[in-house]
Amino acid sequence: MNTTRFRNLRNIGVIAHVDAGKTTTTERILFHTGETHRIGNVDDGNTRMDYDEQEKKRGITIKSAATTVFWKGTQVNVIDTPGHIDFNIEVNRSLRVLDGAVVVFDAVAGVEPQTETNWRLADKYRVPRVAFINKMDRVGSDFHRVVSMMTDRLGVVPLVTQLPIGAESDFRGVVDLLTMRSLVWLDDEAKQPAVVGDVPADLLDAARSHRARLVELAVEQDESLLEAFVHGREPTVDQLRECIRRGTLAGAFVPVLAGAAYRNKGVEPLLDAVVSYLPSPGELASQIGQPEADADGTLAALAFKVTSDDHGSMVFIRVYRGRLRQGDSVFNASTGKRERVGRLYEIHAADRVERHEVVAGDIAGIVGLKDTLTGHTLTDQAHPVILEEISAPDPVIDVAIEPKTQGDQQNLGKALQTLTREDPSLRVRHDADSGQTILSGMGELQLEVTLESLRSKHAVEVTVGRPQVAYRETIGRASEVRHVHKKQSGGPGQFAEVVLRIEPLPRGEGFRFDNEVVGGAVPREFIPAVEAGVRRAAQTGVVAGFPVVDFKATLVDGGFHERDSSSLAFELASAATFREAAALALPQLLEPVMAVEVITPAEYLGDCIGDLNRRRGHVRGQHPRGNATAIEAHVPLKEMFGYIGSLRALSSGRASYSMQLDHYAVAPAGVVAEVVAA
Ligand SMILES: Nc1nc2c(ncn2[C@@H]2O[C@H](COP(=O)(O)OP(=O)(O)OP(=O)(O)O)[C@@H](O)[C@H]2O)c(=O)[nH]1
Repeated sequence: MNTTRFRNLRNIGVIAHVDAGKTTTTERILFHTGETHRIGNVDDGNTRMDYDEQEKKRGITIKSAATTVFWKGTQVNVIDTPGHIDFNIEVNRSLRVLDGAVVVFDAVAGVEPQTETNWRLADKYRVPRVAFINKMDRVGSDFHRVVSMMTDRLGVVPLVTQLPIGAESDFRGVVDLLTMRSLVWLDDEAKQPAVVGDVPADLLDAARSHRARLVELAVEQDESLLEAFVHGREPTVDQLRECIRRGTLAGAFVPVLAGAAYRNKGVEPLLDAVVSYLPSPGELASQIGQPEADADGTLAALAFKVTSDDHGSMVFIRVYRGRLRQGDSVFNASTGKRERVGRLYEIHAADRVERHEVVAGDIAGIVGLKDTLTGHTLTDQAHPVILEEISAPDPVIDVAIEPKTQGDQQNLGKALQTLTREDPSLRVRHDADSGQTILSGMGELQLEVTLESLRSKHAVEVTVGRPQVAYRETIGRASEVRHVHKKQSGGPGQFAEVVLRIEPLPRGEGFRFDNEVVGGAVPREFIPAVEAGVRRAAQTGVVAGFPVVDFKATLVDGGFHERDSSSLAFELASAATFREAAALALPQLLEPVMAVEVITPAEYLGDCIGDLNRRRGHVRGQHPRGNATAIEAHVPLKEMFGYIGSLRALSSGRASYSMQLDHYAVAPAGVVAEVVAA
């Protein structure tokens, strides 16, 4: 195994809340590593990373984009991810295959809701991080406040490795606490290296005390250095770096850096930190249950993304073990089918460079795979492995669409298939009652972007209904029902008897099935059919036809006929039993309740809170945020449609908000009546 190759390779993601500056930071990384010679700006719509038409137009990242740069002899594969919660599946699947992450914070706003969500995702996949406190040039920026927010809201130990020099429009550079040197960028524009000098006199005391704290935390990672330190011997800068690397990989602390990417300040030290502190492929394999990164082992690769364009579709993979060549036949362990690798590509945002072979540690694109989806494992049929799946969250919002013409009707199915292949957090279903096609997703923005793609990329015109809440149903108490399914019509008869008990589970538990039948009242071979029948029937609840969740179904007893019982009969019987039991179990409608954060200047605070109250909101707290106030509230999603318009109106466009699903709650009678009537 070629260990140098792994040592000099990083696969990292850039993650944050909306607008913290992920794309800007990534663009500056491209610029400072010499990958581009022209600086791209989000506001000018000319970045390399946001190359999609809608991204340029909206000035936001919608799809994560991958690129490769080289920094001081290390290859860094970077994935820039979207910040908007509607596109969170992109962050999820990127973090699933990345080895490390740069988390970008806005120096004014600090830890924002999606920073927190993405931070938890990185925790889930155990991805080591470095924190970059960006926008130090903005009015109201406060490095130390963001550092304490990291402790309070993220529960991490921040390891401050730099102090900012100057603030707001006077932000000039940073003190590097390891070397106790200052790095000052004289110019906002050019690719000039920082001027290295002494620590400014007014920062000397602060720098010394922060360095002391840094050394204390760092040496805990090495017993002999700790021992020496206790006896008064300071570690060298290289020893410190090694300790910081260890502590970062172990999750003991998170190195914190400062900068203003837009003004080209702080980007090179950030790249140094990525190389010094974030792991190389396979370095943490055994701790996080990944296959060892061995280029000569049998193949283990995970498909994490599928994109389509005029040239066909491309499957993005992360290779964990082994190698893949053009023309290889691989085994998709998730489908059980063999597939042929057409062409292989290294990805540079919208551009691609053909590769003959990719090996362990690489992120690459494959053209030619037909049945491989997000989350599938490509492996060796003789030694198959299945890597952990990528789970897509359940959608909270529905919209009904109808093709405008016969031609649109014909193309709609294929276009939706392509769109859902690309975005697993998008779902499509056919509503048998209305004959409509229902598109479901994470939020209004995601559905808007999808419908725009349908028109512009797939040339399908549709009429679109009003967005609707994707409700769920549950039960309020237990019930038990006996049901006999009997049919005698000519051919072989059908007989199945089922006694089913259903009972509520705590919120978020989903569905559980249990079998208490012993002694063959229902032969074992039919039990899976009983469970399948309940699952199927639970897709359409008795209140208003929404999926039923958070309950347990138990097969208590039953009966069968030697000749006339079949799996089909048991499935039909248990579906009917479930419907009867649900009707007796105090069926309830559940509505999604969102965690909403509104950031508003003080003068609109009262109006914002009044408005949230009118929306059945429950205000949970207020916090100062820069020179504004952050209001935290829980509000039912139903009341949040079109919120952006009213918020703009009541704050003269100065307040902003973000929201994400918090929980499902039992809907009040008024809402149930409205939904049932609709
Ligand atoms: N003042 C200042 N503005 C910045 C800085 N970095 C980024 N911005 C601005 O902040 C805005 C958002 O920047 P982006 O890079 O698009 O942020 P993002 O996190 O990629 O946004 P999404 O992908 O949409 O979540 C743009 O207007 C940038 O010009 C900075 O260092 N200082």
